[in-house]
Parts: sequence; C-alpha cells; structure tokens
Amino acid sequence: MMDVTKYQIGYYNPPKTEYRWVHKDHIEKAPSWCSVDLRDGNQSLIVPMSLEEKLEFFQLLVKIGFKEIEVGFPAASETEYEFLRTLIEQNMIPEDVTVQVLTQCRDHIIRKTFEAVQGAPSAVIHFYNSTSVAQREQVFKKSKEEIKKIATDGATLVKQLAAEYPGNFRFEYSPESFTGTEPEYALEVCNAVLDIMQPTPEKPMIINLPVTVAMSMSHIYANQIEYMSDNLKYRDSVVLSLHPHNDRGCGVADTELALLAGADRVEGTLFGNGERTGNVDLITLAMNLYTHGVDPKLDFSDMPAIVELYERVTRMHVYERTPYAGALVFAAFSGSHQDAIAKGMNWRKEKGLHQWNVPYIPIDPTDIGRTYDGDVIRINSQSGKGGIGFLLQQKFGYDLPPKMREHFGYTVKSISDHAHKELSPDEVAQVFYDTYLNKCAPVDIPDAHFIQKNGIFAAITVTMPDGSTKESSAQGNGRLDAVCNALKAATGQDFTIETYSEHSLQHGSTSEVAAYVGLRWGDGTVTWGAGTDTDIIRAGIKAMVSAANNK
Ligand SMILES: CC(=O)SCCNC(=O)CCNC(=O)[C@H](O)C(C)(C)COP(=O)(O)OP(=O)(O)OC[C@H]1O[C@@H](n2cnc3c(N)ncnc32)[C@H](O)[C@@H]1OP(=O)(O)O
Ligand SMILES: CC(C)C(=O)C(=O)O
Ligand SMILES: [Mg+2]
Repeated sequence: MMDVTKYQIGYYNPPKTEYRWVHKDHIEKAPSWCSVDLRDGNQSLIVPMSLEEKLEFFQLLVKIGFKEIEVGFPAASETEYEFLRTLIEQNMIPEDVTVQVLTQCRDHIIRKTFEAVQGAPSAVIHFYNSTSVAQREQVFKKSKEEIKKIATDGATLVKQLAAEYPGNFRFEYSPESFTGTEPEYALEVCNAVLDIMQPTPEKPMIINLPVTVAMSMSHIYANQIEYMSDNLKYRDSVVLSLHPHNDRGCGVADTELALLAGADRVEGTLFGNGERTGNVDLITLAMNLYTHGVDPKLDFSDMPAIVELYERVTRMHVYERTPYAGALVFAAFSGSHQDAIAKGMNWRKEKGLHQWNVPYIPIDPTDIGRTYDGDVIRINSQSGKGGIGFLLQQKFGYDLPPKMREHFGYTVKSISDHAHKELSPDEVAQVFYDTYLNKCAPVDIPDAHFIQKNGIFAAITVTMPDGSTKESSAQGNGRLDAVCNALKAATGQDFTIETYSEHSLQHGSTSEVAAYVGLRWGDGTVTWGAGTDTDIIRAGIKAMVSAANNK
C-alpha cells in the first residue's frame, strides 16, 4: 500500500497577495536562452558524452542559435576540463557565443574552474550552493547565516580571481534548491551575493532561481519569481534566470508562468534531458512561442537531424510523443482526425492561405523538416475514408469519387484490422491496384469501335468468363453507355452505370487519364472499378470492366 501520510507540502508561497503576472495572457518576446545540455544534461546520462561527442553537440547548439552554452563542470573530470580547453585552444567558440562553466562555492573547485576557462573570449562563471531547508539541515548541517556565508565566500573568491585572470567574465549565482527555500531567505542570500559582485546595467549579473526539484504547482513558482523580481537589489543590473526541472511534469508550465512573472532568461536542454525527469525542454518552449507568432530566435527547421544527433551522442531516445519532435506528433491514425486534416489541407490549398490553422496539426510539419507524406495521415484499423482517400490522392494522384472512397476505406481498414498492423502508403496503394485498377480478367473488352448515329453505336469484342471471345454491339447515349449495353448483351449480366468520373493523372512525363465506374446490379449491390489509359474512352472501358469483374 502507498502511504500518503508520509508526505506534506514543502514549498513556500511568498509574502505577497496581489500578483501582476496573473493578468498577462501571453509571452511577448523570447527570453535569452542558455543550453545546459553539456552540463546538467551530460551529468545525468548513464554514460556521459565523450570529448568528441560533446564537441559535436556543441556545434549543433551553435547552429541552432544558442548564444550562451553551459559547457560543463570543468573541475568534475578530465573530459570536462579537456573539452573546455579544446574549445578554447582550437578557437571553436564563435565570437557571439559565450561559454558558461559551473562551480560549487568551494575554494579549490573555483580555482580549478578559472584555470580551465583561461583564454576564453568571454565566459560566465556560474557558482552555486544549496539554500533549502532540507539541504541546510541534512546535508550541510549549517545555520542560515553559515549557508549565506558559503555563498558570499564563493562570490568573494570568484570576484577576486576574475580580477587576477585576464578575460571577459560575467557571473551567475544560483541558490540551488531555491524552490525548497523560504523566499525571504533566498532573497537575503541573493542580495548578499549581489552586494559583493556589484553588478551594473553595463555589466549585469545573472541570478538563476532553479526549480532544482519541482515541489509545487506552476503558479507558486511564478509567485516566487515575481516576488524575487520585485525585491532583488540592483534589479536593473540583474538578468533574472530560470532553471526548471520536471519532477511534476510541469517544467514547461513552470517556465512559461515564470516568464510572465518577470524572468529574462531560461536554462534548459534539448528534449528535456537532465537530472531525473530532466530539465525543461527548450524545444517545446521555443516552439510554443513560435506557434503564437513570436520569433523564438532558435532554429529548429531541421528537427530530424537534431533528433538523430541527440539520440546518437546521448544514447537517449526521443519519446514518440515528445512535443514537436517525436515521431508520432503529427500522425493521425483515427478516421475523424484524418477527415478533418484532409479537409483542412484542401481548404488551405484552395484559399491559398498563409496562416496555419489546420485542425489537429498545431504547426506546419514542413516548418521543422517533417513531411505531409507519411508523417501526417497514417493508416490502420482506426482510419476512415477521408484520410485513406486523401493519402491515395496526395501521394499517388487517384481522386476517387466519394462513394468509392467509402468502399475503398472499408476495404483498407479491414485488411489492417485482420493483419493487426499499420499499412504503409505503398501498401494502401497496392490495395487500390489489386482491388480496382485495370482488372481486365476474366471479362475483358480488348476492342471497341464507334459510329455516331442516333446517339452512339458501339461494336465490341468481349473476352467471356470462359475465355472465349464474342462480338457484340448496342446503341447508347454516350460511348461508355453504348459499350455497357453491348457488354450486358454479350454476358447477359444485369447492371447499370451509377457513377462515372475521370481526371488526368500525371506519371512523370506521360499523361494518363484515371476513370472510376460504379455499377449497380439487379440485386441492388454496387461494385467499383478504376481504369487508367492514355485514351479517355479506354480508361472508362477498363474501369467498367474492372467493376464488372468485381461482382
Ligand atoms: C543541482 C546540480 O545539478 S548541482 C551540479 C552537480 N553536478 C555534479 O556534481 C557533477 C560534477 N561533480 C563532481 O564531479 C564532484 O561532485 C566534484 C568534483 C564537484 C566534487 O567532488 P568531491 O569533493 O569528491 O565530492 P562531493 O561532490 O561528494 O563533495 C561534497 C562536499 O561538497 C560540499 N558541497 C556540495 N555542493 C557544494 C556547493 N555548491 N558549495 C559548497 N560546498 C558544496 C558538500 O557539502 C560536501 O561537503 P563535505 O565534504 O563537508 O561533506
Ligand atoms: C546548478 C543548479 C543551477 C542546478 O542545476 C539546479 O539547481 O538544478
Ligand atoms: Mg539542474
């Protein structure tokens, strides 16, 4: 049995009752982004990335457009140290990109960090210590004053070494485990650090307020951020940064509400990799802005390549339903969704729309390197005529009449249901070919001649069900009607043409016609056939013969 009595609320709502952020309805501009993939993401991997893998990931982050990248914890291991040295010594850091390094507030670790970062064109020195009640009591066993002193001693040494080492340094301080810290105390510690660092509007300092472990609903974090934003000293010289983890599955919501509450910057990772349930997913955040028409200033136009590299170097897997990036996030298997998507796509095409508002598809998949073919309409036993017909039309060019779409839809669904598997677009097309197209056996009309006299007179040769041939002729009010009457006379069958449609079909450079015929039989049933030919009459005859052979 689970024991709920073991748990209680462990977060702190700030001493403030009116919040401005609750009145805002959207985020107006992108925050500044910092990727912590190479640090928080890396430290949580089963096998941390090798130097080569980190280099490849770094280049990807630069390509996406990150201007601040936390490249590691250089005092942690030789690989971490060497990675930073390689970036610096091989001039791999673009001019407009700043590397960030993490250090605990411990003397030898801060010193090692400065040693590692020497020669970088610019760098953010990120120092942290835990401030939460749980860490104060259980880990550090120190009073509030003593914990504050760890932070201020760290700040003092960072400032001193920054003056001793050549280089363009900026600073970041994190009261780690902020969400388990009393807001008034977190404020006191951050203000004490700021008093030492003395930031200015020209040289601002980053104060990063992490959701090291998520403890509350998202609105509480937003309250905490607005409280800190209102009460931090040197606010015009502070870049207020967020660093949410995802323990309650609310990392994105925490970040979005905290941005409404006044934060300027976000630290996170691609696909939400990071400690435990991960850091906040920067792709989701950026793409959420994009869907509101706000430029995220990050480029995810080749998502498949980003997924490939990420999966290869981290040995993680991008879950199929990960927003924007997962393999299935644009897929519709179910009939009503497919029908709406197909109609929405046609609407968009007919009206020549620029704005995107296709039902069920939040963004145009082609914006991020995905395709309509294969990514969107997927066929299984839950699918319907709308989607199946749309796929056949979009990918193979066959535009079936509505009643034939319905028949085809049920045929395809039933095959998928019995095979208990998805059908690929090629398999769907094969069902169409096998069921309807140019089925000129056992009955066939290899030859037809026409005379225009009191309507149309057709003289045809019929291959009979037993393989023999027979000449037949009849009048009709059109060529196909005349052929139909002649066929009925030859075989003694009882049917009428209930549906006929045709359209041109482009196959590379050759242009064919596709024709569709529905025959209603004396017993009330309807059979369907399709025909293709360069000659429109031959296409119609083939469609009719196919429908007749389907009885
Ligand atoms: C929330 C986060 O993600 S924070 C980042 C965490 N990332 C990592 O830890 C990855 C890299 N870390 C490492 O490689 C190692 O932990 C090192 C190299 C940094 C330090 O290694 P070690 O000194 O061997 O061990 P360890 O990490 O266990 O040290 C714990 C000690 O540091 C203290 N400490 C931990 N964090 C801090 C801090 N931010 N500031 C000051 N002291 C700290 C602990 O209280 C403990 O003190 P004690 O020795 O008096 O008991
Ligand atoms: C080092 C800090 C910012 C961190 O990773 C966290 O608190 O989650
Ligand atoms: Mg973290």
